[in-house]
Amino acid sequence: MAVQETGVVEAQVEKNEKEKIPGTDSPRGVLEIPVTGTDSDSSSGSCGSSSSPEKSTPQRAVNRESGGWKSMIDSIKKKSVVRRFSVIPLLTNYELTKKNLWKKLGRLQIPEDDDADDGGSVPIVRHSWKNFDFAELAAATDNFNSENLIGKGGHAEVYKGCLPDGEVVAVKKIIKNAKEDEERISDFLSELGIVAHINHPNAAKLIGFSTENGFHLVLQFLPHGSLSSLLFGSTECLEWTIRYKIALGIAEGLQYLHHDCHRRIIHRDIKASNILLSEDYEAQISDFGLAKWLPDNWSHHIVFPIEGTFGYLSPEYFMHGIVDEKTDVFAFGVLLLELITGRRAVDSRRQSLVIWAKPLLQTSNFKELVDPRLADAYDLAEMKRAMLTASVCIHHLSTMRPQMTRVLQLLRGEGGQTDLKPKPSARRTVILDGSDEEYSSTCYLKDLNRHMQLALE
Ligand SMILES: Nc1ncnc2c1ncn2[C@@H]1O[C@H](COP(=O)(O)OP(=O)(O)OP(=O)(O)O)[C@@H](O)[C@H]1O
Repeated sequence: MAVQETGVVEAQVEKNEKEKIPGTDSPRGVLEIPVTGTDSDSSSGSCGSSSSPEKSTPQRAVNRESGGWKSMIDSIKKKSVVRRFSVIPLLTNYELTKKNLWKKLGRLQIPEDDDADDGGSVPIVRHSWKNFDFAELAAATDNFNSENLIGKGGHAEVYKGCLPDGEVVAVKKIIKNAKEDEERISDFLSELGIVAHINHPNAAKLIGFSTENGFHLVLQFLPHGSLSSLLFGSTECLEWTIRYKIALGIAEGLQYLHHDCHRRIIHRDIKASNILLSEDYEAQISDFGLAKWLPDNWSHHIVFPIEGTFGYLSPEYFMHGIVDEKTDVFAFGVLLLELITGRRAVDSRRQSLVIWAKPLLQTSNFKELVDPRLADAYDLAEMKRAMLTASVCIHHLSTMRPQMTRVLQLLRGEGGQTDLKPKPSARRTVILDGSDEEYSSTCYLKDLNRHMQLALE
């Protein structure tokens, strides 16, 4: 998909990108935290707090991790044909020395709190990650038996497994596809770097990893699988109370990633197949393969190539590659529409849910919008709030979309619903061809149609 260069983007980012200001290299994962200080610099990459973390020296910490990061990095280094840190993208000009790697990986360690961090010489390790041997994963999954295959995406096969202590896990095996080894390694490190830092009930939980015979993430197993299979792949109708609970869970997870996490994390691929469901239908945001973190002093990030899933892509992203929190807000709006209507983001006739739903939302056409399988079995107030929230989240102008904190309030019916007009944003992302206002909803729908045809041809 081509990126048009006509959009005027915020000066700060252009400046950073032109001048390559230290500390503003565009990061993809937490492992890619640009080095701004000396070798003793050690700002933490933590997003959450681990349970009762212990202080230890880096060496002690690694030993406790059954092989730990050192063996992972050593094995990655062996696999990589390059000896430079460029295996982790955008950190070119940076030698892949053991010392530097230690520093980067030190940032995967979770401090008790920021104040307790003494500047990095004493990083603190979360206990629970494990560096698995391949044999352990093979035993857990019965040699990656196809009967244990529970999911397959563009980049990975996911197997159900059982560890010797009885814990049921999901083993995500990164598959070889068109990507070069180097790119797969960096994708893996990027996903690992992010997933290892997040700590929230509505986001994926990392149990461990393995870099033997390929790359593997070991994650908590979610018994109900993906929202996609539940909503679209089952003959049973998913009841509204569950749909509403799922919507709230995803919104809370996104609020955490965008605002409450130590780093601003943009997921970039929010969609029904990336939402997993626990026994009691608690939603977990999974698949951080495309996720990016944004430094605080960046308004947004410009990416190429544009990756993600058609039907969920915001206009400023699919037209200009602009990524910020509002990218996820838009996708969340589409997901809400899927929950309300029971229709896919893009259906088998290649019709966009957003294009179909927009006029119906404007006229509050419940009869047409609400999933017919629900009949009248839904709470009207919740449904109204979900529709209102969806309609503001899918606004074609990113500045008109609310932040996730406000999205949650809208969904819960808190904070009044009168101030839907956006406040001037500190992080104004996109100015399209001179004026936001000139870029009307009609233009957007035309663009969307055009891009859809191009993408699906
Ligand atoms: N922890 C888990 N528990 C249960 N099922 C899971 C788990 N993780 C993944 N799956 C299943 O595997 C599928 C593929 O996983 P995932 O989305 O992580 O793969 P991917 O190749 O990165 O996907 P994509 O093509 O979106 O990049 C999911 O849609 C889900 O059905």
